[in-house]
Amino acid sequence: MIEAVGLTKRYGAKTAVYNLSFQVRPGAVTGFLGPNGSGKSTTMRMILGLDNPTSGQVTIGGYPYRKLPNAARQVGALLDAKAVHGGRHARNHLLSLAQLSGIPARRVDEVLGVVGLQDVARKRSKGFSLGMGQRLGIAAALLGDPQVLLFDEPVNGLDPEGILWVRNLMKALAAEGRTVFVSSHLMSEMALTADHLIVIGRGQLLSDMSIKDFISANSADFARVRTPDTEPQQREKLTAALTEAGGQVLPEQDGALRVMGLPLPRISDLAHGADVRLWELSPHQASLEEAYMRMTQNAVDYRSTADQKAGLQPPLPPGAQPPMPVPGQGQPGWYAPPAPQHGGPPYAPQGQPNPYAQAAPGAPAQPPAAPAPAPAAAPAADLTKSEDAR
Ligand SMILES: Nc1ncnc2c1ncn2[C@@H]1O[C@H](COP(=O)(O)OP(=O)(O)OP(=O)(O)O)[C@@H](O)[C@H]1O
Repeated sequence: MIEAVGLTKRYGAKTAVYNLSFQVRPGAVTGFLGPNGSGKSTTMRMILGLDNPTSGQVTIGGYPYRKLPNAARQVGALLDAKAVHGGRHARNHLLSLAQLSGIPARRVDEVLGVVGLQDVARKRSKGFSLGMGQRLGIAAALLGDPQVLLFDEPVNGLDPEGILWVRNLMKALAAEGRTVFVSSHLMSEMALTADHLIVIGRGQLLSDMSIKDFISANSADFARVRTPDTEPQQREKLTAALTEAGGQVLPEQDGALRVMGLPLPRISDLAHGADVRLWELSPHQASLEEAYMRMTQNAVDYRSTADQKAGLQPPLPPGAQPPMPVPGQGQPGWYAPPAPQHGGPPYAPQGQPNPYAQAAPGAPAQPPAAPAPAPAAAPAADLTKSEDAR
């Protein structure tokens, strides 16, 4: 088990990780999520003894990494697939790692086979593609047959076959009772791979719960309702009936209605009562991606803006509309339908209940709307130097 208690890391004036406490348990894949720059890699480096915490501590099986007996046999990690000697053959790279840890050479050939690199084992890794480099990094992590595995963005650059393979590998490792801690920005992949999620934002813990509870706690269930396309008045009639009955009704891009706050049978009854025919009435639960976007939207540091194209585009012809955002394609606002009063913050202010949250069994109390700003370190340090140099 990995256990962090009050883990804090400052780089000069920058607080990368602040007061993080969590446990990563064996027998499950634990996903580690957070926006760019939220402190995931820093946390992983501290777990692996590559960075010293400013305060707090993190242990593996009760020991700080540097005090673990035969750490390379107990913990395997993929942090940066590029961190290899590019002039070395893949096999020699693994062989040198194996020799340092007293691992027999035949294990090198085993892991090369596991990651599918046996045919390029004698090629220099500097000629490897991104995906091949990831595979080599995963082979290095597996070398000591460790009980604890950390993977930072393991599917980065992998082809679909490789992504599926990593997914199955993670699950198989966890099913063998190992501790598997994996960071990723690919929500669809995490939804299929992880059992448990730890989410951080701006270095602080936002959530620590099962993936199922995470989605329930951070999403609004809603119904999609569609009336005949050819009869817009039916849509208006239904909207009026549903709103009068206390539902919140939002238009969907394809002409359907998104209805919150009313159960499906009630929507059906109201439509019947208003003499409106339905072409669709379907329940919808948010995806992990939607739940994640909802949770982290206040903790995102790097936000894109619309491309104004510096006036390089010809103006739209009279009457033409700019393209509409497409649901599910990452357009701002899609993931966070307004609160029931229309336009309110999708996340409740601190201290108030989240209007969208549903009580998930065993789920902890509401996560904070956004991490409070972590206190900055007092003395400014020289950020041009690495931590060790400082
Ligand atoms: N050696 C360092 N010196 C100074 N600042 C650092 C150092 N390492 C990380 N940081 C800062 O700490 C913060 C957290 O960075 P970190 O790499 O841990 O985030 P991350 O969640 O892994 O991001 P990403 O998802 O983009 O990989 C960032 O603001 C980063 O600039």
